[in-house]
Amino acid sequence: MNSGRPFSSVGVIGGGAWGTALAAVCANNGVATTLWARESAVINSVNNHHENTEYLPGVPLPKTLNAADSLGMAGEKEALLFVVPAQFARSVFADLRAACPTAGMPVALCSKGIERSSGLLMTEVLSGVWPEAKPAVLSGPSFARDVAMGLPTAVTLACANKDLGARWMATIGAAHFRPYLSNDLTGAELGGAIKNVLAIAAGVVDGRGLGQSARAALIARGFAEFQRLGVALGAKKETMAGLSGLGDLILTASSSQSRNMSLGMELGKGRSLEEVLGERNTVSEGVATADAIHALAEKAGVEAPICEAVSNLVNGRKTVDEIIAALLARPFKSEA
Ligand SMILES: NC(=O)C1=CN([C@@H]2O[C@H](COP(=O)(O)OP(=O)(O)OC[C@H]3O[C@@H](n4cnc5c(N)ncnc54)[C@H](O)[C@@H]3O)[C@@H](O)[C@H]2O)C=CC1
Ligand SMILES: O=C(CO)COP(=O)(O)O
Repeated sequence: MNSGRPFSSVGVIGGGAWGTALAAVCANNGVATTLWARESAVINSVNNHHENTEYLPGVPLPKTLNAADSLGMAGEKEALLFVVPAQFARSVFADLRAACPTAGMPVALCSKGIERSSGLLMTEVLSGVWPEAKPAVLSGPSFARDVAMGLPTAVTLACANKDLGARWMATIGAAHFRPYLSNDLTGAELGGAIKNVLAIAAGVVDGRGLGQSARAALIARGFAEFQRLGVALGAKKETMAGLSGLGDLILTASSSQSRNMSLGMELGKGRSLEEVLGERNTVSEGVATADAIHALAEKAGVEAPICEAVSNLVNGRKTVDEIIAALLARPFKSEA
């Protein structure tokens, strides 16, 4: 594969944990990097203390990384990484379009969710709102803290254009952060979105004390559901089995470090969604994405009982016990 020329400057849109970790990777690669954040506390702590005390406390950030609250800086950059939670993406894309007069701005989409109101993937929302942008998708098993601490991780970088993909790889790739190139944007996006829903279900299993065998069964049957749905919606099977699919499902559905899994654990213990969300300032994308996936599966005529169960649970249509009883009462069938 041709090695690409890194972008000389990037804007990272979204100052949560993941945007901060990705910005640190780019800045450590010598790329002039600005992190756009909404909260003044984030901007102050990144600029004055080289730490994001709100979303990634205790992790030192490169001194060359700076933060800003104006999207005006985006138009001065060669490329953007987009790391705003999916339910807020549409309006930020519109602001970015206004701030970036140059046609063909490369935008790497790093959020993992589907817009609930429309059922659209992030690439679809982007092409509707900002059709001149050139999308890539970055997704895979990678907790922000692990990446920011320099622990080894590998992700999928999906881009329709090989040369642009190579530029992204050179910009974000590092010895400890290994991107693998793909041209399947839909597959990379779907994997990252669906695994969050399944991680909530895995958390419920743990929180309810159903045992590790049950969790393994849920992950394996969840993966079957994941592949059926992914392929029906246009993903390649090998992408669903790769880093951004199975890789991220394994990580997120087996670690309490995941916000989605830990949220599921609390629901499994019988706590209400409102109570659990009220205690957090972090995002759990699977909550909104569950409805979107359930609707997409119904429309495509694909059986997705676990995603449907999570949608029923987070919307209060069924209790944990009703859901477990219904899943266990499903008729026996062949595995494929
Ligand atoms: N944290 C992680 O380890 C990883 C996160 N991701 C994805 O990255 C995306 C961002 O997640 P995190 O950085 O973890 O967020 P976070 O949970 O650390 O922080 C929440 C973020 O949401 C933003 N936000 C809240 N309300 C908003 C609004 N009305 N408009 C715009 N932004 C708003 C906050 O400013 C903050 O940046 C999500 O899609 C997540 O699934 C992907 C890979 C790893
Ligand atoms: O996407 C992630 C790891 O790959 C992070 O998952 P959570 O959002 O559930 O913490």
